[in-house]
Amino acid sequence: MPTSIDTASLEITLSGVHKWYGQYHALDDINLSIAPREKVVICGPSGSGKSTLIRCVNRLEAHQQGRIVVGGVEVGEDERKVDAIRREVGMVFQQFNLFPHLTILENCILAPMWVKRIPRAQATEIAMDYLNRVRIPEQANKYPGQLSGGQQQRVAIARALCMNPKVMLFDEPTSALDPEMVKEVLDTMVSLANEGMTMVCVTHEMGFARQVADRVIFMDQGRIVEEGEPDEFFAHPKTDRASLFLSQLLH
Ligand SMILES: Nc1ncnc2c1ncn2[C@@H]1O[C@H](COP(=O)(O)OP(=O)(O)OP(=O)(O)O)[C@@H](O)[C@H]1O
Repeated sequence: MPTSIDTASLEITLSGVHKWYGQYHALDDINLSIAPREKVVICGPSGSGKSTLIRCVNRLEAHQQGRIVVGGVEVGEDERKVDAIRREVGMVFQQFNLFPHLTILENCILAPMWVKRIPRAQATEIAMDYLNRVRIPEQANKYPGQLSGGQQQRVAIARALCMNPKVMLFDEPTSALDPEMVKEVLDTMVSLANEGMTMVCVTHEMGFARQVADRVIFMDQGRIVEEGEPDEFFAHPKTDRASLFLSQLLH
């Protein structure tokens, strides 16, 4: 199996994936293929395994059984392969995870300089371009603590994009934000989707799912219980569990 990623047609495939935390069966036989440029939204009740699933894709969590292949490279114990995958797969977390002691610009140029060996001047140019695109170039020399939550999350998105990823994973990117800041982050994600980025988003933002998702995946108790196009899933959920979840979300 290769260590270099086929970025032109980067596909993500999970086959028969299982994950246990001790005795707890967190992922139970996950089978899923995500095509290049596809937008997938994963939803489901708390504790259903959504975060675990996307964290296994870039080996922030290790699965114990089954296969995960990203752009032709298998996710496993080989660190060179994991590094190759992480270079192509950006991730944005609920809690932003910016370095508090570095400025916004320094947060954005760190990985391109140290991981991709891009010279500082070029990394700065790339970072300023992305900070412009998320509409906060004027914050470049501030520290994360001086920004609102919505601004910090847009920095986190810009920082991930500075690595020129082929796929972006989002783990509940708006759930730590005040309501008035959710829209600015979702708008950034929508424009990214419109540019053709392959995206896997764990979110309960159903408006976003309707607007951009090609497919919604519903998880419960570590399993994919249901999947389908957003309009169909929201209007006619096939399982009682999905119906119950959606009705709770609406009330
Ligand atoms: N590091 C860990 N050690 C032990 N158990 C864990 C760990 N991480 C997650 N779990 C458990 O695995 C299950 C799935 O967690 P996960 O975070 O993937 O769910 P989730 O669907 O993303 O939930 P939420 O919507 O609340 O974030 C939960 O029961 C959780 O308590």
